Amino acid sequence: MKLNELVSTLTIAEIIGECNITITGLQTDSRKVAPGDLFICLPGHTVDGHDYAAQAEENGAAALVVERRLETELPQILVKDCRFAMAVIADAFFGSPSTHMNVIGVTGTNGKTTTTYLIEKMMNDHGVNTGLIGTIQMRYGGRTFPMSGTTPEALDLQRSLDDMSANGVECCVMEVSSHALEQGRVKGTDFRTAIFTNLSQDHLDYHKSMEEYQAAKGLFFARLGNKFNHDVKRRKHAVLNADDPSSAYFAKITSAEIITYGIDEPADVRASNISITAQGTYFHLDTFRGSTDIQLRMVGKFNVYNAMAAIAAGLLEGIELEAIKRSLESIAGVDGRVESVDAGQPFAVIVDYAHTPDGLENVLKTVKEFAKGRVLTVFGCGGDRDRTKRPIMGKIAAKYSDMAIVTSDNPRTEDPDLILKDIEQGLQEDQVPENQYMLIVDRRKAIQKAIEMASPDDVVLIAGKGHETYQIIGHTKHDFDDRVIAKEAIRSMDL
Ligand SMILES: CC(=O)N[C@H]1[C@@H](OP(=O)(O)OP(=O)(O)OC[C@H]2O[C@@H](n3ccc(=O)[nH]c3=O)[C@H](O)[C@@H]2O)O[C@H](CO)[C@@H](O)[C@@H]1O[C@H](C)C(=O)N[C@@H](C)C(=O)N[C@H](CCC(=O)O)C(=O)O
Ligand SMILES: Nc1ncnc2c1ncn2[C@@H]1O[C@H](COP(=O)(O)OP(=O)(O)OP(=O)(O)O)[C@@H](O)[C@H]1O
Ligand SMILES: N[C@H](CCC[C@H](N)C(=O)O)C(=O)O
Ligand SMILES: [Mg+2]
Repeated sequence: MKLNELVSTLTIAEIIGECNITITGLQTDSRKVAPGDLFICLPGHTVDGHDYAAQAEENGAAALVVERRLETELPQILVKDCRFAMAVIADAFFGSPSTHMNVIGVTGTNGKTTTTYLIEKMMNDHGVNTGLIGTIQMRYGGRTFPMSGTTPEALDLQRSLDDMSANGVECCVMEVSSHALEQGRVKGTDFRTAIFTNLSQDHLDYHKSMEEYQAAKGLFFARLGNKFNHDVKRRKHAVLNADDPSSAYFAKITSAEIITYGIDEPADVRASNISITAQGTYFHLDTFRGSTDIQLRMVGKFNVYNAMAAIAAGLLEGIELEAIKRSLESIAGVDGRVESVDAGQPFAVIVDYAHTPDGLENVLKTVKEFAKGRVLTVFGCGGDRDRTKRPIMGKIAAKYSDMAIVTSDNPRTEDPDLILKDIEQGLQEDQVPENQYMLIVDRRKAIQKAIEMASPDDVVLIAGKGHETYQIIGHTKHDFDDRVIAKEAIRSMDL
């Protein structure tokens, strides 16, 4: 594709050099540049891509996208924001793949992965070839691809959407993180439906305040609208959680049609008579397309919210309520979300991905509802992430557990002992007696301890890492799977 065509819809500050040249690929990593590529210089959080332009040139880059003029013979497209420019260029390069399918995005602090899985199942059952992008994996057409984060960079995203489209995918359901919105990773992506799950504290290392965090999520809804959209077949919808106070803000800034779901507040899709057992969750459902009763195999009131968000999306896609019910009732659960580990032990072991204060509180409340014995919680907090959530999570773990075993999550480049101390600060503030918690920095030992301590009817909750099959210490990923370690610990006990 010609460079001048590629940048034709971009707001450009200056074009330096010849633009009537052919671009054969796009690249943001100088080490991976192939001859003919357009190298986009991203100012990163660690290094600045502009400093690698010379290496990109050596590797055969045909031109550069820059935020400041560089000393080079290569043509340069000078823009205000390279990340945003990348999204527009990638969309153009791959022929706007999102407009060839129906893209449904899910944002919110918790519940994104779960909700996308429910929608994927419903859509596939309905005969719509559906792709999925999110924290656990990307999958479509019977193939799965590993993910390094939740929402891919714009370049990878558009490439993936293009490949999905080439493979007959008609609908893509994807998680949209606040980092992605802030960094413009989904700019250029034409979402038909934007879903909001909830907003609670997380990522305050990145967003600095809850207002900023909410504003980042708001970008999703502000950019989604029908104001300039006269295509009735592609009407935009915002699916909002009526029980979450942030929804009022999103409703105000979007011109999309709004569908609400909730339990406490009046809503278009509303659940009542909720009952939760260790086997599943029952609720009555009233919607704008009729009423029914649903028996989820997933536990927790929070999963009623996730299910309702998915139901609203399904109804908007024209799926019959009874078909939606059948799909939802057939799902056993999502990998690493309230997942039972069973190696024949006389107590319950549950692995869950709760890694925020709200997530931890929700899962613990759920566990408490059906625990006949004590609740023993093993949890930690990730390094190089929001530090302010640590003492809060400590307080929550102690409040709902008989024993809180504080351990490492993914320490990354932080000192694991200091992360544990941050968590302990919350326990001390709440004057939790020292016989109700312990600090065991080695996660394997912490899991073993909980299992050794468990008596029949107790519940051991291992929170924070869910589906993850690794532990990141420093910059290294070590093999580590809470479910495997728990099973090994149970088997070694000779029960
Ligand atoms: C804070 C953040 O979002 N960081 C992302 C960012 O990293 P960065 O800004 O540090 O990049 P950098 O390493 O400084 O590099 C800058 C540029 O120089 C280039 N470079 C670098 C070295 C070289 O030799 N040559 C070269 O060209 C790089 O390719 C890059 O284009 O750009 C990288 C490459 O695109 C991402 O991998 C990285 O995500 C990191 C790994 C990350 O941890 N992100 C998390 C916080 C994240 O985005 N999480 C959300 C989920 C949150 C949720 O739970 O809701 C997600 O969507 O995944
Ligand atoms: N609707 C919800 N409200 C509150 N907590 C939830 C909700 N859904 C799930 N959780 C809790 O949060 C954890 C993570 O759920 P899930 O993976 O679906 O969220 P996510 O938004 O995709 O997370 P991430 O931001 O890491 O991608 C679950 O293991 C559960 O403990
Ligand atoms: N998407 C979240 C996942 C956190 C998972 C937890 N295990 C951790 O490493 O902190 C993040 O990157 O903050
Ligand atoms: Mg997720």
